[in-house]
Amino acid sequence: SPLIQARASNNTSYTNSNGLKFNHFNASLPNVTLLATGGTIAGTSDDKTATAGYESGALSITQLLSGIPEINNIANVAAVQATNVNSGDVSSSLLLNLTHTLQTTVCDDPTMSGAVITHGTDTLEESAFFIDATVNCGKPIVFVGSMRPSTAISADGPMNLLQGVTVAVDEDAKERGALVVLNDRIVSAFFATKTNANTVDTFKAYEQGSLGTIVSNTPYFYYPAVQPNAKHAVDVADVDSIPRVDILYAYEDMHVDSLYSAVKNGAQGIVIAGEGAGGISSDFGDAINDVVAKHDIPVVLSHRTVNGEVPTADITGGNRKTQIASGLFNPQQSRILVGLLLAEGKKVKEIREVFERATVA
Ligand SMILES: NC(=O)C[C@H](N)C(=O)O
Repeated sequence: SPLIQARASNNTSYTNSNGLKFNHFNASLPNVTLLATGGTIAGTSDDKTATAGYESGALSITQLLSGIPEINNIANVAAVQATNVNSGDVSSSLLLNLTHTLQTTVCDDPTMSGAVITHGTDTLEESAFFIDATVNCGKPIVFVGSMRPSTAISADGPMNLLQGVTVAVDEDAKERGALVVLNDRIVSAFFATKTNANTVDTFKAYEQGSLGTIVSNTPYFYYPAVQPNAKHAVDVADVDSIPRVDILYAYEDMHVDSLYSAVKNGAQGIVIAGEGAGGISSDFGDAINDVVAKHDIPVVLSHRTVNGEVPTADITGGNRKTQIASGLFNPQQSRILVGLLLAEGKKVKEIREVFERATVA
């Protein structure tokens, strides 16, 4: 509307008490911290038709924002370039930094409404699950990414970023945990997974569905705010590193060497992407019993299928008592959760109890 445009043109820059710099500041708009980490949303290619073989994390967040002036009508955005990488290079130490930054610049600052994190989509679900567990002040923390680089015809990044900022300042987005916003969908970070390696319509919570949708930049939530039953919030204020947890993929002829070498190389927890609902060979099951007896580490059985869950009943029989069923968590979510629980100082028994809250039977 003309009124909104008039407001945006009054913008001046402003630096707040946490040192966050707003390039366009309008006192009548809500404030958002934007932490940029790279990915395809910041990717470029010389070829406008390329949706593969482009460079991830090539544009700065300032360059990205300059192409979406509409954001200045929605919120004052303080953009921080946390890193600029392909998401395969995101580490737990970066995630701890993001958590600490979000705590001080968003949660503890009453002038901030929420946050947006731009992220490569490949590992976005891991980072979103981590932040969902570790940042819990009720303000919206919204992950966005894109599947097409910024230079592509019909690049999806600009609209996703605009929608992410809009959701981050939406009253209805509060108290829902971290959110993933891509392709007009709002999905709970706790359940979101990348379902397709290439298409723009990729982030979904298969069984739980999305929380809402966005049309003409207006978010609509289907239900009132609620948090998942199985959620375990973790306080990492005093944590400075996350213990190593390895994921092992199960298959016919899987060799027990992979388990022994993971432990020998320093893994303090193991997650297995099991066959079906946590299936493994009997040899591998014996090796797990051996490793748990010697090292007392958590071994979580998850599933290599895209969907589904591992019920406790499937792995408590006979000689499988040393293992923990992943319940609703896929291998990558299970790995994040085990790492956070170990960082909290939890022992195998307590880790099992957290996972049991996510198991149906
Ligand atoms: N669509 C993407 O963002 C993929 C990219 N390789 C990344 O995860 O950084």
